[in-house]
Amino acid sequence: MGKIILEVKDLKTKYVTRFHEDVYAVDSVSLTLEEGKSLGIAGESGCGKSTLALSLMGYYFPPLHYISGSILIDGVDVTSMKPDDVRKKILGTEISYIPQAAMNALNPTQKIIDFLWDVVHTHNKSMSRSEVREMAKERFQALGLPTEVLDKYAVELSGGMKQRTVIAVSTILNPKVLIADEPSSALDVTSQKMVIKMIRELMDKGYIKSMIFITHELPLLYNVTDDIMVMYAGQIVEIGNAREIVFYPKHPYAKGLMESIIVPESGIKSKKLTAIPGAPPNLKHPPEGCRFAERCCYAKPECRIIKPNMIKAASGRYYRCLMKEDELKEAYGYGE
Ligand SMILES: Nc1ncnc2c1ncn2[C@@H]1O[C@H](COP(=O)(O)OP(=O)(O)OP(=O)(O)O)[C@@H](O)[C@H]1O
Repeated sequence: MGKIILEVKDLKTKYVTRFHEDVYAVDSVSLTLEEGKSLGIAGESGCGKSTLALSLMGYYFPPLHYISGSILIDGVDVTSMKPDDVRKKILGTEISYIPQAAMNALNPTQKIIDFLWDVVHTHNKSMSRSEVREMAKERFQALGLPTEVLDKYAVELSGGMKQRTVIAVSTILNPKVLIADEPSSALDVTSQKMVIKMIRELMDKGYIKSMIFITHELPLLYNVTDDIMVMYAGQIVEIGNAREIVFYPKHPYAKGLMESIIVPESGIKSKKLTAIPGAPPNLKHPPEGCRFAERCCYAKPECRIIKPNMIKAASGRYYRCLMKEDELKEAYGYGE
């Protein structure tokens, strides 16, 4: 086992709306990320993927609130830090977040080099402008980005180039964890491939030590990440090896999700595509028992009453369901 870079235990966070209602967007999330490993987060819209990303950075500003649990980044618990300390000491160096549509957030009046200067200067006041430029040039060259981009404004760049630039700038301080939230979804296929290639290079060249990749596009996760975590209504319902989860999911929701996609691999292409009927529960009032029970075709009466815990499967992955592995095997026709 490699060195653990990120360790999350029983994390619970919520939004408090302006009508003072609580939305339990992240509930009892536990995970570990080792050096050199990547984890993909999948799940339908509103299941809490982006909220989990924000929560992991320890960046708690209303309406997002920390409830309980721990987040250790290389041994340091960020949940006990003040937001200002998180900004100065953690963001960029320990953990970097590339939010959805990050490329559109670039300030149009700033040249890329000025944006880069701001990022570096926040953490290292002793570096001169020419040193930062040199550092940026080296990094851009290593990642196959033209160095002329440094003196351009964001509006002068194509969508794909803007996104790759944002990623290069956000990782300039070699964060231990990179969280990329739908980094390629707004791009054309060629630009998507270049973004993914660049993220892989960041890992391979050691500029980042680990990565969390959030996307709706499961086939992409399967090709990019070592492990996959499937979220449903604020909770992890299955986490483990990417290949095992894509081809032999255990949790009924993970199974439904995998059956609704095409995995480009022989023998799977001809699979019938299905959709999961119904909608996720309201996170202001999560159901008493299993959160997926309402939509689960395998649900029994007790599923609506008993909260399922995470079960460790024989293969080492975890799933949250009252069904034992032999029951799942019988129901699905596959399994250990
Ligand atoms: N600012 C907010 N205030 C209150 N509730 C919020 C807020 N932002 C998100 N939520 C709620 O938190 C839950 C999780 O949302 P989140 O955006 O994390 O989901 P997601 O899986 O990232 O969705 P998507 O794939 O569409 O980005 C949803 O029920 C959402 O409505």
